[in-house]
Amino acid sequence: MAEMQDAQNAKFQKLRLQRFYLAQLNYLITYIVISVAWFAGQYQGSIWLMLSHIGLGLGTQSVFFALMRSNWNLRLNDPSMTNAQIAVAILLITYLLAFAGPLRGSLIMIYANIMVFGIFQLSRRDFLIHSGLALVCFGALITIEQHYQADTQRFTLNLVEWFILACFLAGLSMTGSYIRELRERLQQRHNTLQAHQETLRGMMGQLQNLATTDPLTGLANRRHFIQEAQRRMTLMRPTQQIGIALIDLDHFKRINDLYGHAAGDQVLQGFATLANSTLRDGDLIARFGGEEFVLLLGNANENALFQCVERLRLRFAGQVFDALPEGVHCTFSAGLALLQPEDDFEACLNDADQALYLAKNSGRNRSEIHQPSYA
Ligand SMILES: Nc1nc2c(ncn2[C@@H]2O[C@H](COP(=O)(O)OP(=O)(O)OP(=O)(O)O)[C@@H](O)[C@H]2O)c(=O)[nH]1
Repeated sequence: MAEMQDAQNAKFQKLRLQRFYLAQLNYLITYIVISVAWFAGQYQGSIWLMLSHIGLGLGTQSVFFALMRSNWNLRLNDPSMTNAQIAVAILLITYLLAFAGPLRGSLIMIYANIMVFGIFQLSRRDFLIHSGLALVCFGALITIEQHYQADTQRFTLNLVEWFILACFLAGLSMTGSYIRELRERLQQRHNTLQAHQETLRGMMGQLQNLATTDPLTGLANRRHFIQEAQRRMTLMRPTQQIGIALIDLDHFKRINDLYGHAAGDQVLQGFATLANSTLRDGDLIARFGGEEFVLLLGNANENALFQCVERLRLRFAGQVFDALPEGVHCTFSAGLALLQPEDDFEACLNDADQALYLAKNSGRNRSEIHQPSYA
């Protein structure tokens, strides 16, 4: 869970950095514009003043970069620092416009360009606040200028520029917040789809479980056993053998008849629990049907298979069941066969069945291994 959260954070942090680099490209373009203006003699200040714009840009952006690279921004409510970055950019542009002279009219739209960066992040309120900040900054600039220069014609032009800027920013705020709403709606749909996917995955898991498990004992069912056995056969090494044991509870009809079907069910469940606790991880036990079970031992030889089934048989014979009167025990008989890579699986099951038949006929409560001479 924590790892998933870390991966998610890293992904978002990467996106934030990408957006930051894109903003730096815009800063770079602005630096070029300032330099060109200076070379063309349109910048109204010394070279040091002109360089101070670039210096301030680089300085403030280095701080944002350091905050992101050190992951310090993750401590903030808004780790993208969009509001702070936009506010800083507005202040820097206002400082630039103060010396832009006749170029101011064309450079003023950089305010709008800055806002575009907030389109996916900023709420309508944020957009209005930043638009307000830009208008206040630009308004203060032209008011101070008018105070010191008292040029009415130029002040009128500045006021018209301020008005045009206000109109554009209002339009941008509406569009921006609409785009953000759309994005949120898309995000919601995405979340709903993901939740549906999770539910479907859970249901698929349940269906898979139902299709492969015997409901009474919780063991694998016949279909799953056969599929799994055939899959394991395809993975067998040439010298490897798989052990198969067909296990059939003895006189089980009597248990049902004498103590009831529920008692019979308890015995079947008890056998399943015992088998699960007796067998090793790679072994597979399944309910083949009724009171018949089948066991698969990977990488077995005759001796190992026999020992394993005998261990289970002796434990089962000693098992006490609440539903049965004291002293009443259940037993099983088992038919064992070994499966080689080149063998036919159905034929092997048949061999085990013949061995089981022999075990039943030899008095029950015993294991018999199939001998080729039976055939
Ligand atoms: N309680 C219960 N009994 C079941 C279930 N499935 C099958 N049986 C019973 O298992 C019994 C199997 O009886 P038989 O096939 O005659 O075999 P048996 O009495 O065990 O005799 P042998 O196999 O010859 O030792 C039948 O009475 C079935 O009704 C089940 O899910 N629950």
